[in-house]
Amino acid sequence: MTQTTQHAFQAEVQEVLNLMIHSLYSNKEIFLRELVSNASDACDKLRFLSLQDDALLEGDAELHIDIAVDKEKRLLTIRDNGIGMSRDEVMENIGTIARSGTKRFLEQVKQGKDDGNQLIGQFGVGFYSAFIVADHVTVLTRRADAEPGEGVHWSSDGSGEYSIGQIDRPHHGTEVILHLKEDEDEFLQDWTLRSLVNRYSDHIGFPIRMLETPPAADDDGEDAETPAPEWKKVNQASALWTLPKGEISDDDYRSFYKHVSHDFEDPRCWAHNQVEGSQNYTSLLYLPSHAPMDFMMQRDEPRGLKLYVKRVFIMDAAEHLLPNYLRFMRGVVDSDDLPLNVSRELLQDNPTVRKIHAAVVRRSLDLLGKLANDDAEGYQAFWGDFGTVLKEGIVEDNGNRERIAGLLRFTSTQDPEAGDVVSLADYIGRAGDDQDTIWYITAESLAAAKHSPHLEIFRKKGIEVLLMHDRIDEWMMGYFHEFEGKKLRSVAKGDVNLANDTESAEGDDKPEVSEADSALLERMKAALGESVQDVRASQRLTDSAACLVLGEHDMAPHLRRMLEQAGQALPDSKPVLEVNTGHPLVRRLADAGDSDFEDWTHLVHEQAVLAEGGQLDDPASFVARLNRLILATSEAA
Ligand SMILES: Nc1ncnc2c1ncn2[C@@H]1O[C@H](COP(=O)(O)OP(=O)(O)OP(=O)(O)O)[C@@H](O)[C@H]1O
Repeated sequence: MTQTTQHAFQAEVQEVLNLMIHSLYSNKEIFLRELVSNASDACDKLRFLSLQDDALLEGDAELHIDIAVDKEKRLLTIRDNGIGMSRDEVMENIGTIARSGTKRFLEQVKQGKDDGNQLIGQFGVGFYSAFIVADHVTVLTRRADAEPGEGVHWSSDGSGEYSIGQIDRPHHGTEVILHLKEDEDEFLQDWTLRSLVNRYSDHIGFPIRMLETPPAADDDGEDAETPAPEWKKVNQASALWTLPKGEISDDDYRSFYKHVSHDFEDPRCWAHNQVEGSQNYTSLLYLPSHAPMDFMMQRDEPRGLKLYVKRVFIMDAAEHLLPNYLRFMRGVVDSDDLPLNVSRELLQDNPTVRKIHAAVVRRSLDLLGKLANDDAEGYQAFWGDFGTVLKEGIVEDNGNRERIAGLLRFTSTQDPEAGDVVSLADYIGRAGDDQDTIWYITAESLAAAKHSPHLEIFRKKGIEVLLMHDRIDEWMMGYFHEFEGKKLRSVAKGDVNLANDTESAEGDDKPEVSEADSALLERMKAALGESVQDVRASQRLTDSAACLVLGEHDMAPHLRRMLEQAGQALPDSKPVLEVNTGHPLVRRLADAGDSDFEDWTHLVHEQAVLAEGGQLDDPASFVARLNRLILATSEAA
């Protein structure tokens, strides 16, 4: 070996290592899955590159992963003949540079009560899990396109530093040698290792081999030789998705999911489809049980499915196979129709990919629909984790809007405490045939939605209203106007005519406005000037004095505020002030003298702004006005 150099681990890497070394993991054995998974990825990469240049295989086309044990020295070795790493790659991948995942992993562990156990692997810290069971780790590796003299030796005990040097390494690929801690003897046992491979890595696409001593041919001869151990395959080594469905057990599906997704938990459900005909492809789609801790941050991060072509791994996170709003799905697509040299650019505009994409969407929505039907509790859990993401589909996927809409769940006035449990089908079922509108309100919070004055008439008439309080809802509803022939309308926008929505035909519900009230409304409008578009008598209010109503296509105030805060310039739009002419405050206003009239009118308007969660343009004037009126009222009393 040429001279080795010492390097300090990057601080965050060291923190991860400390966690591995000092925390008590209930599931130590996952280190083997992580290392075998890395080895399998390395074999995948080499197989892919060798399609262009088979010299990279250096005459060794049988890609495989070996697990070897040296009981005396307490060594466990995981060796692959995959792509290998250069010195720079070793430093980058397992040493100096903290990858974004490492940082986030730590943040999540620090924030949560989780000891990190569930998180390993989700954040690209898989390799470091070796230090859960090892007090010293050595990596010997050489890239398949490097000279034999350019091998790399890396070693560390996980505390502060690692050493790196150059070695001769006749064969490409990587060898990870774990020196096991004193109390980790079980991982030196042949049967433990076999059963772990069996459990976690049975269906990765490459043979995992262990040494096996064949039985002696004949043991009665004195000098019968003990046969030499031979490398024997200990896993199925058949890509799971290629097997007939009848031959795959649920446990097989679950363990393969863990390999594909690096998730520690079982998947919630899956769909496996083998399509033959004008198109030939297989998809194996999984719905995770829970969102990864940092899931919502991942909108711009790699997403998608693993793409294989004719059983050859082509790429991770093939985003063209999966729309953004299904980015929580995991899995594999294997196509017989794509060329092996397909690139990301080629995928972008490829008719075969478009068809697979459409089918993946269909299958994913089917899977969710089935979950909703068969397992209400499971579906609620899914909705809690990924519902907001699925809603993006209403905007992004016109063609599947109705299907996605069927999967949405809302809170409603029926039982606001029950949470998001109401489907549109539930709503329609309860509403009855007479009601031709699905009513909803969007607001900044559930409390704001629940207490909105806009709901008053709906409460009085017993009409259910969906209470939408997710940030995305107002944006979503801008694209979503009809479901199964029923209109979707906001209770806070446009005219409300409930004549068609109640069994008791009450005419067109237009309030009788006396001449005196008309004059009052005109006066109020004049007093409010530019702040409102109009002042009119309300059909919505039964208890409150006033509320603000938007035009049918106007943006809800909370979304407007959010966008304005983000610096977006929006066209001006003014609300209408609707007034409950029977309300005592309004009656009081009618009796007010000229000097008080303006104050009372502004107060009614300002109340309406506050009631929908808005901010006053001039809070100080509001306070002064309020005080004037309180004092005047108490003096009069
Ligand atoms: N056996 C190996 N052969 C070649 N490269 C490897 C091998 N093991 C690890 N690496 C490299 O080191 C990187 C870091 O590995 P690590 O297991 O920590 O994270 P990861 O596999 O990228 O992420 P995740 O575990 O979330 O999939 C890998 O991405 C790969 O580039």
